[in-house]
Amino acid sequence: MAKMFDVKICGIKTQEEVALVNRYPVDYMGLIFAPSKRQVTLEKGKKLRSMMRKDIKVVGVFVDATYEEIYRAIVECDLDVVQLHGKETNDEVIKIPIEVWKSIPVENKTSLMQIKQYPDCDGILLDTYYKGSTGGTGHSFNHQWVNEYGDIPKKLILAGGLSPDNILSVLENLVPDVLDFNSGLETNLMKDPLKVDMLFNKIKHYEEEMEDE
Ligand SMILES: O=C(O)c1ccccc1N[C@@H]1O[C@H](COP(=O)(O)O)[C@@H](O)[C@H]1O
Repeated sequence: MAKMFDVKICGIKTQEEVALVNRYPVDYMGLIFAPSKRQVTLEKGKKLRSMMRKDIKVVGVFVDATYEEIYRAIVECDLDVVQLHGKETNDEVIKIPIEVWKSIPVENKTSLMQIKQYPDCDGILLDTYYKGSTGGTGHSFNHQWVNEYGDIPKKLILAGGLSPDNILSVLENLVPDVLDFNSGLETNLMKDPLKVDMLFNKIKHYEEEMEDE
């Protein structure tokens, strides 16, 4: 059976977290270079990248960084994808020489109209709008708005408060190209082995059920 969606685990910041995530069928790991509780330096990102399983693609997360900062991270940490989480424009997206995902902060149905401002990005990442924060808040939005919006002619990455507790009800409503997990897999800001295991058990059962239907 063809794979229904990819899985990204973001906010990786320690060697222990890389070793944990390497044991699961993960497609992307995310390194946050923006100011955050999960921020890593280029040096740390490079080290963590070298420990990741070779088939896993690495996503660098930035908030209103300069082109030079992004380019340096692409080269030093051998990034596969750049995720832009700030007020970057389509003109900035075009310049980036690798795959780019632009995050859209979703506050209400009309927030989704912003997708049209990014004709040149490869992926649209939908995350929950949260006043005073750029990401990693653990809050979800109403996924029904995405179905009502209609076709999104890009890779669709769904983020915002996804966790082992809500993943099955999320998938009842919406099956994106990539499911993006971050704070929902943490305890005390560290990826929690029990939560990660619970997530992949649920995904496995979901895929088996879909195969039987
Ligand atoms: O996680 C962060 O600290 C962060 C900081 C700045 C920009 C983005 C950040 N994380 C991204 O936010 C979404 C949703 O995360 P969550 O599941 O709600 O915790 C995800 O794409 C992270 O990559």
